[in-house]
Amino acid sequence: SAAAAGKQWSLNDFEIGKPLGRGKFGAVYLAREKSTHYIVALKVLQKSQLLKAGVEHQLRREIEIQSHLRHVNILRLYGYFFDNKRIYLILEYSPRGELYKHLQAKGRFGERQSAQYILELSRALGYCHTKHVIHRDIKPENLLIGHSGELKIADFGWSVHAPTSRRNTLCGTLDYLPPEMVEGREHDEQVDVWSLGVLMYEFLVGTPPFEAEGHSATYRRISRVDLRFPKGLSEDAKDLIFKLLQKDPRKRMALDMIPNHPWILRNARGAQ
Ligand SMILES: Cn1ncc2ncnc(NCCc3cnc(NC(=O)Nc4cccc(C(F)(F)F)c4)s3)c21
Repeated sequence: SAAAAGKQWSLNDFEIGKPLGRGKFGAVYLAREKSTHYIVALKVLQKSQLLKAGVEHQLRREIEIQSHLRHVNILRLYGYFFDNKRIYLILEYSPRGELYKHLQAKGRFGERQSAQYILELSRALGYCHTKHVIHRDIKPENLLIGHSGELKIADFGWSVHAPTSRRNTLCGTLDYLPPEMVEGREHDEQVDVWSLGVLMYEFLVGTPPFEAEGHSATYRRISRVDLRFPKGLSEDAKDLIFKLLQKDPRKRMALDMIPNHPWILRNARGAQ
């Protein structure tokens, strides 16, 4: 709310509940704002670790970018505060937790669940792109599920305004990155369209398309778009994945065309 945005928050305003998850830079807790009993998620980041990793500018950018985004499929960042050792992010609480845990538990999602998530993701990313915001880190670990089962994109720690070229070294998995990013070239909003294709494949198959042993093997498979479909994928699913995983960013399917694709129309509710 507007009031929340302006107010100076402190830890004393919250009762801290159970841990919701652990990240590289800190943990997330369920929390309740004392005066309103409003439930939030509180991410606690250690200043020393952020400084050591040289990512404090990315955090400032995340807070700036997130404060202007309002969409049902984007997790809200209501505000932040800090004390001498830590920075706290006041986040929308997503009751059904992390999508990757549901994917791990089920192995893979059916066509209807996958199409619903891809449709919601295309709407959230389309909204970001109208503001020239690219997320750049779309992967199952950064997706949460709301109380009605709706998908929420979280963690804009790698988001930027397009176009851009990366300065920080990539760490973690390359699986969701497009050729232009793994090759260190300039990139724009189309990187998120590529990641959507990687996610769609992983939702339906259970593993990302270019998975390999080690960075260099994964790099090679991404750069060559070494895409192999297992048996059992429907033709229209393969068609949409192929249209998203194009090496040339200009050839990738436009996000606003996704709701009209036959696979989405056949499987997702709410597609026009
Ligand atoms: C697990 N879980 N279960 C339910 C639930 N409900 C809400 N949230 C959860 N989890 C938190 C999800 C996040 C949202 N935004 C984030 N943002 C971030 O972590 N930013 C960030 C961190 C470290 C460094 C940098 C920097 F500097 F590199 F930019 C940026 S994390 C929940």
